[in-house]
Amino acid sequence: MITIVKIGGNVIDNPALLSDFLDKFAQIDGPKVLIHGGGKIATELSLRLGVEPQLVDGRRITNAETIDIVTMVYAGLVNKKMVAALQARGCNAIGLSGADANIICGVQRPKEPVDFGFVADLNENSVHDDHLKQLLYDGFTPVFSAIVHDGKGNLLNCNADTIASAIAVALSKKGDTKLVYCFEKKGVLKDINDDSSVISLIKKDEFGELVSTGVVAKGMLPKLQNSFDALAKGVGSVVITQAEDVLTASGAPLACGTTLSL
Ligand SMILES: Nc1ncnc2c1ncn2[C@@H]1O[C@H](COP(=O)(O)OP(=O)(O)O)[C@@H](O)[C@H]1O
Ligand SMILES: CC(=O)N[C@@H](CCC(=O)OP(=O)(O)O)C(=O)O
Repeated sequence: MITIVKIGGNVIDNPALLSDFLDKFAQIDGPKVLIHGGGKIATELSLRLGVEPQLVDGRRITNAETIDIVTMVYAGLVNKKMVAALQARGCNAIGLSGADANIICGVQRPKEPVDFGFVADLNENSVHDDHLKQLLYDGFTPVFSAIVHDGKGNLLNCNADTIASAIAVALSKKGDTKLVYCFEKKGVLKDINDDSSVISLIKKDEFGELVSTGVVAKGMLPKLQNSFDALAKGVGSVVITQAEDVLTASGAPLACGTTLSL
């Protein structure tokens, strides 16, 4: 069993929550991969540099200045801090962007209906997992940022949830996988202001209504789209839960947070 965990930017930005999450992530048995966001930190740096951040449906419009900023933040600062913190916990992490070892090669999103700039879409040919599997076999824990390349020398910004889904799908071709999305809330909430309103199970055919009624919005949209995509393409289980529950969720889906099903 390979466990693929994604950790979101609101947790990364909170030292106490992040430390607790990393303690627990380091304890997960067996081969594992960590994918991190960092959207909140990129937004803060962007504002400090005078570049107005703009997100549409949970995805960042990434112009030439912004791709430099997000590369510095995700592939640099956040990735290397995460690796050092895992090393301190006895977890032999190796920090990667999608460009490293050509593991994730994306294509720039079409300019219609929204021109997102240097933002990647991934397809079934995007993940080249031979070297990734070798790293896992050698006992490393790969830690990915949300930066990929296009094979023509350009770096592209990708939603970190999409990267987690694509890596889980690629690894599921040759073995069992589970995907755990960790963020700051207890799961997908029926009422965003009520932490006790966790929806414990969401089926794919319920997704449309959750969107049209506004129950899910913003960053939760790509998270759910990517979750169903992963299940449809062979990932064994997908759970969306709070970072504190990463060990529980990786051991027993349905025990906490929101479990997705087709
Ligand atoms: N129904 C919902 N339940 C929980 N969060 C929701 C919901 N609808 C929208 N959201 C928003 O989605 C966000 C999670 O997506 P995102 O900001 O991309 O997080 P992360 O960076 O952790 O991946 C939450 O912080 C919350 O603001
Ligand atoms: C294209 C796109 O939107 N990329 C994301 C990548 C980081 C990310 O996904 O961070 P969180 O998981 O913390 O939201 C962004 O720049 O915000």
